[in-house]
Amino acid sequence: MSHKPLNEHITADKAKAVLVSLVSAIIVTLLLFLIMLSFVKEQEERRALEILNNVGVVFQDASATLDRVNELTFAQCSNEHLFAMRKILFRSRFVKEIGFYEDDALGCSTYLGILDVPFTDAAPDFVTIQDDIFWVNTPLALFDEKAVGTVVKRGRYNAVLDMGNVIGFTRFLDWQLFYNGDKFYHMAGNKTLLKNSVSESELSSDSFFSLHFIKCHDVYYLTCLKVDPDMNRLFDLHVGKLLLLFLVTLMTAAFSHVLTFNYLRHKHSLESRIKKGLAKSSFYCVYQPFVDLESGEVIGCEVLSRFEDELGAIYPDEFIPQIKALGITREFTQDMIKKSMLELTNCEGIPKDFKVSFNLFPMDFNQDYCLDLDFALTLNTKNFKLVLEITEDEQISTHSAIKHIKSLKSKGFLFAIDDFGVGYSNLSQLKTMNCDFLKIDRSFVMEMEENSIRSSLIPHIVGIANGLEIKLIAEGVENSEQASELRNLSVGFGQGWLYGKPQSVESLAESVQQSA
Ligand SMILES: Nc1nc2c(ncn2[C@@H]2O[C@H](COP(=O)(O)O[C@H]3[C@@H](O)[C@H](n4cnc5c(=O)[nH]c(N)nc54)O[C@@H]3COP(=O)(O)O)[C@@H](O)[C@H]2O)c(=O)[nH]1
Repeated sequence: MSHKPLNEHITADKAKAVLVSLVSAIIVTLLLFLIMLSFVKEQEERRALEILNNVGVVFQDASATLDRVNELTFAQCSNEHLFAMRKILFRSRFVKEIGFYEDDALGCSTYLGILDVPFTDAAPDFVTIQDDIFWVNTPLALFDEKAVGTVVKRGRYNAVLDMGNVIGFTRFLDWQLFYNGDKFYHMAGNKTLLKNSVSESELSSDSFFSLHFIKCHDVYYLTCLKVDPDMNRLFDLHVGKLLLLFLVTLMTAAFSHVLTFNYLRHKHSLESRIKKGLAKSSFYCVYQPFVDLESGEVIGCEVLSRFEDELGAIYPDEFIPQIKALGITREFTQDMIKKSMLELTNCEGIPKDFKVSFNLFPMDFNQDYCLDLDFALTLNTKNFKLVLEITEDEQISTHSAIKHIKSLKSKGFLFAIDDFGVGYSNLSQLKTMNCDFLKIDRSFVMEMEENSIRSSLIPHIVGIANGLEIKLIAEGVENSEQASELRNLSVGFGQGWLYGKPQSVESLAESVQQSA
């Protein structure tokens, strides 16, 4: 199985985090943009309705004023008539002047009085369905024709309307007021927004994504407003929100990047890989043979665990401390024993009575309840000698540890003290434990050729073991010189690279056959 090196994984995690942060920033920006768009649109529509409402108020006032003057019974211009017209004008808010027509020509007005020469109107701009006649932006006699205004004629009277002041919003003329009669007629605002006509679809279409729209007055329903918002105005109005949006986008990107990267790092962390590995069977067993030093025959093996997942291998020196830290030692041990028992019993080349040695955690003996290994006895269809190895540790000399060891021994398990000589050992502990094997730590064997003080202790260890009738296994035997010296020292068994490295069950079976 080939695996990417760790730095490649970190680079891949970084790339994934960048991708996720980009995608989340885009999604959040889009969402916020849509919310902002609907808010801006609602604001723009409110503004349009406000303009239309103001226009409606002017129309209502002009209509009431024109109705009132048309109720007057004067047939000609006279001071009395003008006085009555001025009285009505006084009551109006938005009509600036009222004029009276004699024989289709303006004969008098509230401002100009009785005209010497009656004034004939130019052709009107349009006539409404109520027969009101409109002149839009027509030169006003009131101001010596230097100003323009909207004039509406009903019956024999006309009224000059104050539209501009009421409509307001003169700084940005990004709207156009029009009368949508038999055709489209411009009334106020920006004349260039609508060209020549307004189609039905234009009147009814209202896309969520467009800020260009047409709204018509509720009552004066043919009076409509087309809005093409000025982008500078919108920018001025919403620059704060845009900055906020930009900031939120940046924060989303940064936040999701950190979250994703940390998540991926955690996912690939030792802790998470080991936790998952136990459930996903990333742990597997290898077997290191041990031999009878006299005959060279492979008489047993030590079960050692290995780990490999899609990210690569983790070595026991790393995962064993992590398993302890995670408090999953019992589950781990049971899992390894189950796996190895199944493999070994199912492998034809592994003989009956084979010694199979498992590594246990001393801390698992220091509990109120005993480690349950009964399943190993059930799986032991080949009558293997099951050896439980415990490293020398303070924890195995406690009352409960000794009780559990006794209980397991009574069920037929054998015990070995692992790494003997380097840990917490004393003779009374050896006696109390009543162990079956002592495994001399490999540091003693390795120093044999140098005749170090440590290696000179081996004969003493042999003496102790003989005295207690405990069998000895020397660990870390790497060459034949070490093997023959250990033989001379009457050490019974040996384990080490000289006889085989930790290997698969198939190659262990081969080693067994070859050594027999
Ligand atoms: N509780 C459990 N502990 C376990 C389990 N599997 C492993 N371990 C413990 O992890 C430590 C490291 O083990 P590992 O890397 O597997 O190393 C073992 C051998 O490969 C190594 N060895 C054996 N012969 C030689 C040799 O000739 N030279 C040399 N340099 N190294 C050699 O020694 C390790 C076995 O040691 P020990 O268990 O003390 O006999 C180690 O402490 C394992 O115990 C597990 O499933 N459960």
